[in-house]
Amino acid sequence: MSTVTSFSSDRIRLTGLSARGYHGVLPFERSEGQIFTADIALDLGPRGTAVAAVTDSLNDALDYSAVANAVVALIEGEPVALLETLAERISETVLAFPRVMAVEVTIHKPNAPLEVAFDDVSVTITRLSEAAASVLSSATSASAAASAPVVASAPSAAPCAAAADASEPPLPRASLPLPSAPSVPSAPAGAPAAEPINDAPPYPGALTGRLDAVDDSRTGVPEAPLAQGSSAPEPAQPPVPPVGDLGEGTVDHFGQAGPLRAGSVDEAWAAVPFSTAEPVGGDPGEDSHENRAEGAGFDGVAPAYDAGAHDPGATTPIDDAASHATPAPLGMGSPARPGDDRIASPAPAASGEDTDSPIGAGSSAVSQYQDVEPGHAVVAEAAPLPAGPAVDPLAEAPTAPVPVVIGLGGNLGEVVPSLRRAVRTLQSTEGVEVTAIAPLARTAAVIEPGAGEQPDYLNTVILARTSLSAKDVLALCRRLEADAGRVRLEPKGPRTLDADVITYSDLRSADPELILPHPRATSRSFVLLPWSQADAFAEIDGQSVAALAEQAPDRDGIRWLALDWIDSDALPKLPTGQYVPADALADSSQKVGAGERASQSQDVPDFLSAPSAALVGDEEEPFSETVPASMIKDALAQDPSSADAAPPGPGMPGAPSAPVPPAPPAPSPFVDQAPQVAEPISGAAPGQPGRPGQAPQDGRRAAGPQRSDDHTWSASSGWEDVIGRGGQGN
Ligand SMILES: Nc1ncnc2c1ncn2[C@@H]1O[C@H](COP(=O)(O)OP(=O)(O)OP(=O)(O)O)[C@@H](O)[C@H]1O
Ligand SMILES: Nc1nc2c(c(=O)[nH]1)N=C(CO)CN2
Repeated sequence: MSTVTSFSSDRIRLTGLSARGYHGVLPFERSEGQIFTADIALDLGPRGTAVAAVTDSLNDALDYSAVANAVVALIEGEPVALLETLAERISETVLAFPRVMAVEVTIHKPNAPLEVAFDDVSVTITRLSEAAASVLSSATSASAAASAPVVASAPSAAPCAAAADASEPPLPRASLPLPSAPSVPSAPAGAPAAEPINDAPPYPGALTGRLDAVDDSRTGVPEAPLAQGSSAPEPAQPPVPPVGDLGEGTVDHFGQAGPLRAGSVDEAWAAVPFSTAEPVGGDPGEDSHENRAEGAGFDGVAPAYDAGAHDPGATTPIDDAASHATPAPLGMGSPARPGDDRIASPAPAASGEDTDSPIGAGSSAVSQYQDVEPGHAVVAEAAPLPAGPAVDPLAEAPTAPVPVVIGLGGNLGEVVPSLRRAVRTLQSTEGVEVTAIAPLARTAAVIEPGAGEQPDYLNTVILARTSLSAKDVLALCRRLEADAGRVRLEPKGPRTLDADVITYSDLRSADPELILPHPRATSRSFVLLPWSQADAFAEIDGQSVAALAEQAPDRDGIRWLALDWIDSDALPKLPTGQYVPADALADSSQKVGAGERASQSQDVPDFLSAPSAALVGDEEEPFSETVPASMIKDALAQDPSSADAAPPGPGMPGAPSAPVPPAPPAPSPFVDQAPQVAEPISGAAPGQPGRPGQAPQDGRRAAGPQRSDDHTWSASSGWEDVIGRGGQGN
């Protein structure tokens, strides 16, 4: 008989639990919502997984899928103003699960409305269960008793704090009262000697403000321990059950206490006649977690637990065992089955059985990814998975480069330079090979219903092959945005640069942090049209990109395309912002100068008349070199698969995979392609649909001409200009 006396705590971690929430202080945060991500470290105490590991029954384990669901429900649930409040609610809910002794909750809000470029903002809190707090309180009190008389309160005793500072806000639920240094408790009499097993690190534990040195998967950098001895006040906290009074006025909030030796934590844990299923307080009657009674009797002193006492029928079949993680190393002498030290692959989330963190199929090809239910993490297909570490398909680098499509757009600041810089960055990024750069499209802003008007965008699409994982590509996109100084004052608001992952191989994902294919791509002509120009045969969701581009509600919001925009400066002086329809410029004698355009902007909101994206050093007015509206041909009217279609020149609209850098000048592709002229629509009132018979669509800007005395920047009569090589449209 051996004794399980490891003082390291068993832990379960859920990272990257993402969902849309409506938390925040600003009104648009409440109305629009944004993605919140939670990382949860669940501390089960020194032997929290031991029983489950023996019985292999979910009944004896913490069902992390239930925890994940509860966390996501809180993220999606009642909005609160502060991340602190959300984190506190999550910690309370998680601590109510059986066997959870302590929890560390980190809430990330990567799209928080900051006025500076940033990667993420997060709040981390650590909380103990009442049971654990009372045990530790008792243990530390017992120790303190040696030097100072203390009346240790039971968890349900009157509010603590004979010695606590009355000015302190109430302690959070189950916050741990800690003696500040140097009041380090010693091991209670009779506590088992610490006997670390399996070289497990000592339980770093809540007393040091950490449940574990968890690597932050977002940054790859281990989180720094919480500041100790911080005097920062806790946010307002809900009233809490009383906790033990340690006397000496040294009670402090968890995380605010002075450092405590890890050893003393172990000692405190060791003081607990620990049962994975029984409340550590030793009084089941006071334990709110009824399930803890289950399995009572396993005192952790020996592998005396009779697995046979459990109804085998109630346990997870052994065959299924591989679908439930049994990651916790067991203590010496524990009857672990061989191979139990691996993390088995859970059942697919789509099955509804398990919504564990993203799990992949090992090094399986991305083509194995299957449709998943919205809200579920990406999972691999349900085929039996090879044993091995869990893999997040989104984080898995492909074994060979895979195609990726990145959408770029912006309508604030110097967009053309920003887009060019983004392309250069992509071209110089290791693991990325840019294969085509789509034409630059000036597009009417697609805005949410009821949202304020915006200047036109410039959009383009980059085709590449990459050996990066999908998440790394997303990170790269965020870097491109940051490089352009992206400011997020409102979702879907004007921006210097937006970079989206449109497709990544044939990977499908419903993970809110990275949905693949991009959820709105199939209905955005501002993505589809440039994309179809770079790859006439491209498909998304099994549909022709070119055909979708034609049907997209914002189709008429495409003002013009510039083909060799990377190299040529022959772009309109104000490629975003106020739009001047090409037909107003067809006659070169009517050339509109910058001054005139400025005057046209006088009734538009300030941000619209602010300097728009301009070419650096662009002195000439290039509009005279664009194709007038009457000559615009609708190349997209052609079926790209039609044998009659004259193959467009390289780099031209309709050309497959425009080479990079662009090929030598070629004639306009539109003249010889039996094109249809994009029919100008007249008489449509502002805000009305721009195409005959096409109803305005929710969430889409109503394209079409608007009165010239209206906001001219928003006027559109279809795809008006094509700016060819060197500014030659024909
Ligand atoms: N395919 C994807 N590409 C980029 N971001 C994605 C994708 N799927 C999900 N996201 C998530 O969407 C969130 C919002 O992204 P972003 O701020 O770029 O939105 P937006 O530009 O306002 O809207 P849109 O995505 O419609 O262009 C981010 O947290 C990001 O993680
Ligand atoms: N034309 C256009 N409209 C948009 C765009 C964009 O890139 N182009 N991006 C948006 C949010 O990302 C919202 N609306």
